[in-house]
Amino acid sequence: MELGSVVSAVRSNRVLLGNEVSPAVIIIKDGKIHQILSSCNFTGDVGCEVLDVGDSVVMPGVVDCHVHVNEPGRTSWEGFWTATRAAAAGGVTTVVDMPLNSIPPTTTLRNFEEKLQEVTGKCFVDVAFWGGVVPGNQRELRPMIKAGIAGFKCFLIHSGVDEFPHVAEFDLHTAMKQLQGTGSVLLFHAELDVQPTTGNNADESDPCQYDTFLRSRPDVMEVEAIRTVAELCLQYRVRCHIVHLSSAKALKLIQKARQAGAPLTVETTHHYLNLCAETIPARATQFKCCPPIRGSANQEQLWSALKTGQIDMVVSDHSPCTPDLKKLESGDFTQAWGGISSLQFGLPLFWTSASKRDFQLADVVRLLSRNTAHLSSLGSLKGSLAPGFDADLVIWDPETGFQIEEASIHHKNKMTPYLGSTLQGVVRATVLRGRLVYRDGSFCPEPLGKHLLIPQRTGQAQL
Ligand SMILES: NC(=O)NC(NC(N)=O)C(=O)[O-]
Ligand SMILES: [Zn+2]
Ligand SMILES: [Zn+2]
Repeated sequence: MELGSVVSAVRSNRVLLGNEVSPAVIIIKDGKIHQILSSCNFTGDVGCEVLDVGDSVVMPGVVDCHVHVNEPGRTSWEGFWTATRAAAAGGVTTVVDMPLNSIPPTTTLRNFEEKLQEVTGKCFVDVAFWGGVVPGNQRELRPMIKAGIAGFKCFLIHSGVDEFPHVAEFDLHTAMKQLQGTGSVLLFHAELDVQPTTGNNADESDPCQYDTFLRSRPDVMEVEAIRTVAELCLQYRVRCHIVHLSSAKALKLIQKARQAGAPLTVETTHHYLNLCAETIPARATQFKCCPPIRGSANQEQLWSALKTGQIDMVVSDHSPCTPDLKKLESGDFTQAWGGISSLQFGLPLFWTSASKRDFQLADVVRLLSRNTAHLSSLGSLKGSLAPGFDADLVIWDPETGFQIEEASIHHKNKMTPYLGSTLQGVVRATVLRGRLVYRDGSFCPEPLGKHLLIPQRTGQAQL
């Protein structure tokens, strides 16, 4: 079967249906899952050509709802062409683009329209969009919702780029009022600039040691930010979401707010689940991101919270830059760009560590596809294998190992802390709305992805 061709049916001995893995045939019509025939009612002839993938696992494509594509404006960092190829190679069939670090940022209707124009003809997977809440743009929020934005991100601390200023409490109240009744969601970069209480004098510490950076952004910065978010969420009952949770110390607060009825969700990232502060070498600025990667005991608490459902989903927070900005030569953590690249490797990264902790394939779908689709208001279209859903499939071999080498990375900038790592889980093929877009290292020549505009809704969509 050629790349780009229409797939009418996929057969595998291991299709993930609900919590079970079983032999099945997925029948596809007009890009949607039409019917799923399990082994008991599969007669062997379904009346069309069948893509038989043998023992490879078939699951819904990954929905990565935290990706910085940076186009237009910072395409030397990343762009839709390269990011969505990396996504397709990693079994990611939907990417939700962050409103920064593109220039202009997605903070006005006009800027959103500019972004949509840029996307056209460059995407190998589907793309939806987050907007941004910045001081003074509250009147833009509803027009952007009407135009199909999935929701908004804001920062409570400097964002890393000057065109995307962080908000103060006053801005949050005005934004919340605009969002009330729209069904939209506000995403928080939850770090607050609180002064460290212990004697961390950054001036005297070695900026090339990871610990210097770690101590400059202690847990309390996340905890205090999340306290503010929880209060706002309870007050306005607008959907709120905490992006890239790093500190397990904030979990109690989140749990308490939810128990009190706050429509609050939370994600963590592959790097907080796979990398540990204790083993980050001096000068290794490819490990820098905000909030910082913390210690191994904290990491195990994040894993437990994923198991119990206290953390709802896992994303990449793919945020690349050019090599000079990572300051690899000086190795200065305080000057380097904060952001880690991993879009292509989310699925095997997660599976390599999750399978050791007794997570099942159904957990992978819940955390990487279904809940991320729901957060992005794509829950009735993406993230599930069921009739009526888009036929977005990842076909992969979870037991097969591979090593991450520069030559096989499709992100624009190849720098990643995972270079040389050996992971479990090879993506064999990716199907996007019933078309074969990736197989064994090759792509469909034509980008078949489209942009996804979210229909306006009212009320609260919960996970
Ligand atoms: N400007 C950024 O891309 N920031 C991102 N940077 C990280 N996570 O280090 C983020 O999501 O906050
Ligand atoms: Zn952030
Ligand atoms: Zn981010």
